[in-house]
Amino acid sequence: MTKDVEGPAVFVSSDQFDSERNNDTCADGVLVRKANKIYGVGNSRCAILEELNMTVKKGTIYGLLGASGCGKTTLLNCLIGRRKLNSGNILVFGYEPSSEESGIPGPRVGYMPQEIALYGYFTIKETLHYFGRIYNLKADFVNAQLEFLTKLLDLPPSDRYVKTLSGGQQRRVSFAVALFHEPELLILEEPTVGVDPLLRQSIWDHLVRLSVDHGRTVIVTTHYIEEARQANTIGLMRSGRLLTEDSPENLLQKYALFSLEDVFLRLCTQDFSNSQAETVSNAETVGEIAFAVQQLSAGIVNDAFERSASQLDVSGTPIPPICVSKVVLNQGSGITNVKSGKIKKMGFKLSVKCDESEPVIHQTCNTQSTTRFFSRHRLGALIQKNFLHMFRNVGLFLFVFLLPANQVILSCLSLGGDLTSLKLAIVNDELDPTQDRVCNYTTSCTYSMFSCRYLRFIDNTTIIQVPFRSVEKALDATKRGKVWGVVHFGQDFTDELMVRRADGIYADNETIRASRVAITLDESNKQVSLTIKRQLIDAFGDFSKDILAACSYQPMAQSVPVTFLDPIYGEGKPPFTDYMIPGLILAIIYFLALALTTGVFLTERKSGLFDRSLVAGVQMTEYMVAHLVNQLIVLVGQTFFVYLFALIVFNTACHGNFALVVFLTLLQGLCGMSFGLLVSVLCDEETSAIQITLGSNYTNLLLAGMLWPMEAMPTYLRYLSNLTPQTYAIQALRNILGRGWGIERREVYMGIVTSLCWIFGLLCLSLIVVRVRKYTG
Ligand SMILES: Nc1ncnc2c1ncn2[C@@H]1O[C@H](COP(=O)(O)OP(=O)(O)OP(=O)(O)O)[C@@H](O)[C@H]1O
Repeated sequence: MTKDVEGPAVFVSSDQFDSERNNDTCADGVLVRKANKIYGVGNSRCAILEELNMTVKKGTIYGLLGASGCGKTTLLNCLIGRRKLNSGNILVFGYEPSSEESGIPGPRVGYMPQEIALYGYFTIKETLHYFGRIYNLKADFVNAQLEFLTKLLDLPPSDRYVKTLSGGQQRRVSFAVALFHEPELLILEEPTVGVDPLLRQSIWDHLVRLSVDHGRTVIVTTHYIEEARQANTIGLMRSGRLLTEDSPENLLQKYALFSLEDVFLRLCTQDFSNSQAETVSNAETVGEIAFAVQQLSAGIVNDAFERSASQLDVSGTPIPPICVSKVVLNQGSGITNVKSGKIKKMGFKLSVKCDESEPVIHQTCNTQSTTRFFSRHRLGALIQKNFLHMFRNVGLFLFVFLLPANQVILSCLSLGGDLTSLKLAIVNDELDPTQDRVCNYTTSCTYSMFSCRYLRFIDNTTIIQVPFRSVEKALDATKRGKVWGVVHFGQDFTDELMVRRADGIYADNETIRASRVAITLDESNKQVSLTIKRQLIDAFGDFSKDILAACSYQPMAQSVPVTFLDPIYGEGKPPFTDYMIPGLILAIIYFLALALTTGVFLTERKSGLFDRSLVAGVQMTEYMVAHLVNQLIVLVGQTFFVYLFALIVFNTACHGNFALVVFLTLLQGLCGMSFGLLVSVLCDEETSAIQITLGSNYTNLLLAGMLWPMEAMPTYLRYLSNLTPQTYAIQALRNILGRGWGIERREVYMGIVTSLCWIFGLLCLSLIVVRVRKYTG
């Protein structure tokens, strides 16, 4: 297979398309009749295409010209099946785009969108091989085409990464992607932008060769109106309508002008004059007429006109009549005349008597290449693409795999640990060195200096005792934030405590007051004050047992008669991390899957890559499955690292079935992925996607009982919290890890069931949104 750019065309088609090309019965090109397309819903509805008719003969080049915003891209998107008309008909090679037998979207069409729509982390070669796999082309063919197109389009070396190319070079690679599989229909949006004149000519020569020698049909939009002279037919479009459709020669002759630019200006002028007259004549009341005239005289006009109004010649020539659709249905022997309207086409094919614009439906021509619902080669290409994306981007790779583990490490180190070094002011009036009242460190049965003996049982790691001379000074230090509180012993603390013990229930108030350990705390920090209180009470229990034991009494005799026996689940003093970790792990896994999916899908959608792949024949389901495979592998990696640190390094308890733990974690990851998919099909902009993801995530964090037990919530909020995708799953994980419960328990299987329901619901909703947006977006 040789390609010669300079010499005569020796363009060789791939075998898979030759059979279709050679089939003479499939002679129709592209036919659009009474096409109406509206964007938006409700008050934001906006008509973009209005009763548009268009006829492109097979094997010709059609130049679609029109000002920015007139609806060219919208029309082309409808031709390739990416959008649906609100009314009217489109037939490409006799079939409605997106119908099962049309092969469009699919390999029959080559599409070059306005955006670059290429993967920056692919080399040029990898780019063509990716689309080659999508189209199921042999590697030899792809390599030969690469060589040929490199010469034709003057492409940089094929091992250059796309992201390192200039804008013009990237556009040429994008053009090569549209051309290289030799489709029957080429739809090219501004292929020659940023291309030098010589190369532009060579591109047009190639398009002419494709149409003349190989019968390919080409629809091309361009802002260089004059280069469209090389097209067989030109369609001049304005405000969603075709003003005219004819060969360049006929147009120049008909209007006796020298350039197509002038023809276009003339037609716009006529159209503008007509719409002026129509606006005024449609106004029914005097007020409306006055308003219409005022608007027109104020220059409120279509932006396409605005751009060229100054150059317009306002002499009038009637607009050529637009063809009206009237189709003849020919099924078996019966022939039926059908007015314009939706044609149900299964098993039928529409052909055009182009001069009469009368489409006729014949029996199906059976050579259409159908795009199968699911194909291994496309799936393989998508999976490979996803992995290349991840492994070529080191930052993303580390972020995705290690962030959850990193979060668990930080959480275990920073959350739920015991507080240390809390400064506490000690004012001990029992001490008086002048009277020989100093702290002794006896452990015998001696009834003296109980204050000192008690203070010895306070854990020095948790509390640092800071001696103060007076209560006033100690309180002042507390107010200034130097200490967390004041512990005060009265002058006769030991004696009064002995009296109180002896008196028992007959102790008077004065004795009780003088024998107390008076504590004043800074309660601004709940965790700190709780820790101090617990330490001081525990210390008193230990002190009391010590004295009783030293005096040969039963140590427990004076303790509070409330005893905590061995716990059924958990440890006596469970670390707070045991509570936090299940929620934390599921939240991180869920959120990262959500963020990753939203990021990947939204970026691909915005850059036009998603549309390009779909036009190449990739199915939405394949896209989702490929992402699912990729996401599952990422999730397995994340789960491994997360539990490695949580269970092995930080000793979080796991009393249940670890397989169940992993399963639930993966399900929550998939749940986040499904929500990410929904966000990415709902949002057009990153900012709105970020708002939804962050907003929903904070709601989850608060409502799903991640940070604080749900028992603390008001009752109505507890019911509401059941509606988050994580509430049941977090409870289930806590029950598996902490209580060792299995799937037979409602608390556990509800976590699995709700996760599955959320995944299913979110995926269905995403598919519905995709379908609805095809009509409204
Ligand atoms: N998804 C959408 N939702 C709402 N309006 C849209 C959408 N896509 C396009 N439009 C609007 O439809 C009109 C036609 O857009 P379209 O992209 O088809 O124009 P165009 O002729 O291709 O313009 P250009 O030459 O600048 O690409 C524009 O006013 C555009 O703002």
